[in-house]
Amino acid sequence: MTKISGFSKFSKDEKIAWLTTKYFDNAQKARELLQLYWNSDLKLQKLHDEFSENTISNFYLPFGVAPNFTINNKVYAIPMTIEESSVIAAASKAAKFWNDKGGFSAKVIDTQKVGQVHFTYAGNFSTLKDFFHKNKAQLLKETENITANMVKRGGGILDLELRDKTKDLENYYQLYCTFETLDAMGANFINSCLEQIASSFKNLAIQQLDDKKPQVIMSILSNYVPNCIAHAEVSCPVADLLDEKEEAKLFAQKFVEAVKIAQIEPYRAVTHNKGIMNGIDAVILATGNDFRAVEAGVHAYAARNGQYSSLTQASIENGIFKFWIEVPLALGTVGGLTSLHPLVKLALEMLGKPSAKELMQIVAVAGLAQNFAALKSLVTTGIQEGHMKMHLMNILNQFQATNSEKEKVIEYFKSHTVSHSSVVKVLENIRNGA
Ligand SMILES: CC(C)(COP(=O)([O-])OP(=O)([O-])OC[C@H]1O[C@@H](n2cnc3c(N)ncnc32)[C@H](O)[C@@H]1OP(=O)([O-])[O-])[C@@H](O)C(=O)NCCC(=O)NCCSC(=O)C[C@@](C)(O)CC(=O)[O-]
Ligand SMILES: NC(=O)C1=CN([C@@H]2O[C@H](COP(=O)(O)OP(=O)(O)OC[C@H]3O[C@@H](n4cnc5c(N)ncnc54)[C@H](O)[C@@H]3O)[C@@H](O)[C@H]2O)C=CC1
Repeated sequence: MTKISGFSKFSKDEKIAWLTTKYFDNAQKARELLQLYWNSDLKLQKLHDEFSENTISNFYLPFGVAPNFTINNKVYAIPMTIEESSVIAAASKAAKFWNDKGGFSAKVIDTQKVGQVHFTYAGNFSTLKDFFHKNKAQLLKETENITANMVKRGGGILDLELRDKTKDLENYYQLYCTFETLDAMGANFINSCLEQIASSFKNLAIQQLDDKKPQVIMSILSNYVPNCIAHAEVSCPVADLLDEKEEAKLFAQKFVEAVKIAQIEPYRAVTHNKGIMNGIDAVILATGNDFRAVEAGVHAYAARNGQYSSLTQASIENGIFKFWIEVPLALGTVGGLTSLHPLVKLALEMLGKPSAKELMQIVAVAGLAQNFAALKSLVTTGIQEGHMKMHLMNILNQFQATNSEKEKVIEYFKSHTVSHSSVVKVLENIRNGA
């Protein structure tokens, strides 16, 4: 292992020279590969270099599109950034399936974000409570420089509460703050407000509290946003689900049962929700949003009742099949990367420059569509048939198949089931002239 001090101060070329000579058998080859992924437009490359730190190259992910999504009677082509085969095909197929059944309907239930100033206090709670209530207006007033523009737009700080958490951790309290950040995800805005509140809180405590002073531990937004929720759903008569009536009935029953299993069985729920996140993450990435924040918040929400469970629900009532999702999504269509990354700008334009609320609905629909496609496959053909059909190209590329080999293998698997070993065998046979 090689250690270095001052690496961050090196130029990009120096970083690459150091790295490739220390860590690679063939430094020249490694450098060439990194350079192969540089953009020839120097300005564009510099933009990407500056998104994060110690950048040495770009890492491509496929940028695709799932067309034909009817959401609240508007038709969208949804941009999706994802490396996994069959996800975009599945979303597209689900979109097409629901098109002639009225499409998807979606709404935003709430948009409240949360942030906390975490602190300890060894004194009397009633003293602290009095101090907080006496100073609450002042604490909020001192954030006005930061919140002025957000307030003008109709957002800002919604409320500030003192929360006693000493039952869970000795001397632990919070200033629990709720926010409306409109079209911004709001992390930076919220953190700036919280740090100001914490600083005012400390100063006022020094002036007004006697011997026992609160000790601020940290001030940070929460990525758990159970009150920032989008709802999406589809429904249709059971008989419309498949061409044949009895098959449609069986399909609907198995589908609802599959969702119920994911509601009560965490092993299944995690995979079920992973399928939902295939759709959600792909749109989050394409629109330059923070997928780590969304992932963390979604999974916490899925466990909100004490056991990890399905994010979707399904029912059959009076012959109507209904399938829906409720999902926490703190998204932005301004701020972050949204106006910086050219492909993110393009993705947002493709969606008709949505507000954050509209984007929440689109993302929830993408998650629901993905889950519909996966469950439809799971309770009928099994997942491998469609997934491996799409994965075929990855296997062929892994074995450096030529175009003519690819054509032959694809033709063969039009009438055979794809598996890794069967692809390898067919390719071997072609190469051996069999
Ligand atoms: C894979 C399909 C769509 C094939 O389905 P198919 O019936 O073979 O597709 P098709 O060739 O008849 O085409 C029908 C439509 O599907 C779409 N489609 C079809 N092929 C393509 C393609 N190449 N590129 C783009 N779109 C495609 C497209 O919309 C197309 O319409 P068209 O464009 O022709 O008018 C289907 O089998 C399916 O939906 N499977 C589910 C796949 C899936 O969920 N993949 C996710 C990865 S597995 C996983 O990670 C999660 C999981 C499954 O574990 C979650 C869970 O357990 O719940
Ligand atoms: N735990 C987490 O999730 C953390 C995430 N982050 C990062 O923070 C970034 C997001 O923070 P933001 O504050 O959203 O971005 P940002 O710092 O780019 O600010 C967006 C700003 O846009 C302005 N704005 C213009 N028009 C607006 C409108 N219509 N509605 C709302 N605001 C409008 C506001 O001044 C707002 O503060 C992401 O890149 C995220 O990865 C940063 C720290 C922690």
